[in-house]
Amino acid sequence: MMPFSVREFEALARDRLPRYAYDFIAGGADDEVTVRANEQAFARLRLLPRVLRGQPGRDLGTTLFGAGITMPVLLSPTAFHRLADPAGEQATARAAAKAGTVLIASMASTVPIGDIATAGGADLVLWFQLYIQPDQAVTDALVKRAEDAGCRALVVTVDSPVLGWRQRDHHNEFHDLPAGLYCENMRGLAGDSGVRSIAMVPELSWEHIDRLRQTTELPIVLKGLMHPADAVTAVEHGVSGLLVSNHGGRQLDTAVAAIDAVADVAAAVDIPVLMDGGVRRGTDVVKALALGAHAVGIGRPVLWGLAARGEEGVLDVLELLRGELDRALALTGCASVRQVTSDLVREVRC
Ligand SMILES: Cc1cc2nc3c(=O)[nH]c(=O)nc-3n(C[C@H](O)[C@H](O)[C@H](O)COP(=O)(O)O)c2cc1C
Ligand SMILES: O=C(O)C(=O)c1ccccc1
Repeated sequence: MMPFSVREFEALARDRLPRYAYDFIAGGADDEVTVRANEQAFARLRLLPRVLRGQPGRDLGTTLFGAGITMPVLLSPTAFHRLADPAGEQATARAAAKAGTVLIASMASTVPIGDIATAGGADLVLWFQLYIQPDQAVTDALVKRAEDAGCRALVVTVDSPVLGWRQRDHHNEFHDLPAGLYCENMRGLAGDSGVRSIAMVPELSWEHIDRLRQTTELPIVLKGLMHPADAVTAVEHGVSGLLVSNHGGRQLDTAVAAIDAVADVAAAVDIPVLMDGGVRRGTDVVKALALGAHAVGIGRPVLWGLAARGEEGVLDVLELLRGELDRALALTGCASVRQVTSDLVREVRC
């Protein structure tokens, strides 16, 4: 059966994946209140369309840090793509390149960043997601690997001073990768022991961001920031972009839905604001743009596509969202993503 929505890809992925892998992808922290809230919050937002603005076609393109992309939908960083498909992040990179959008490769990828870049080719706009490590030399080596691979931005995840409590993973005893899979970016670095060598740093602070700012010329995006006061501080520390996110509900449970944090952050700063968490439809993208986001990221949908049909599945997911976004723009009376304004959304009580 050909899936006609992101949700249908989830059903296919569920059928194909071993239980522990499906649960790792679907799951979140504690009671998964925020996992559900991310999607529910989009449902509470409703669109107020404009009519009779007669446009022959829509322009979905946008730019980020000087790079043109064909639509404001990015691939958010997710770990362990080879759990979903043997070609792993190489398949994802080829799909992202074909779709013409940004792949944010996870530091916890099961293919080394250099090989991801090679698979994507010259067309791929590749960014690298980084967990700052306790050993500065390890962080520096990771940054160097990302720079050497041609990555055009560093996405520093700041919502994980400790790892969230993932109950499904505990029940499934999923604490390490199956034989043959490895956190390839960590290979050969001090203390390398695969998954366990990725450390969370409880003392993470703005000083770490300052130090990173001094070690690289790449634009730095902070991922997992939700509070407008932190957004203002980020700009003071030379940060180039923000990815408003609660890590898909995998870190702090009962955190507000990501989409509900976007407007205040976007109002507080002049740098590009991105968001991820719960984006499943083109109408969700329109809502995020209306609330001030420059683009959105998708996490689980990429893995569902990959598990269902490999590279083609990821491309299908991206093209489904592109089609939905195009229709949603037409139906709200917008000829381009720039025409999506805040008056097009209303919040209702469910
Ligand atoms: C299986 C899985 C693995 C993830 N791995 C990472 C990671 O390595 N680094 C990171 O910053 N975020 C990671 N995330 C969070 C995503 O980047 C993103 O914030 C989240 O998935 C967005 O929500 P969505 O899945 O509802 O689209 C992961 C999410 C999932 C579902
Ligand atoms: O699962 C995650 O959400 C995640 O961010 C992660 C972090 C370290 C290793 C693997 C995944």
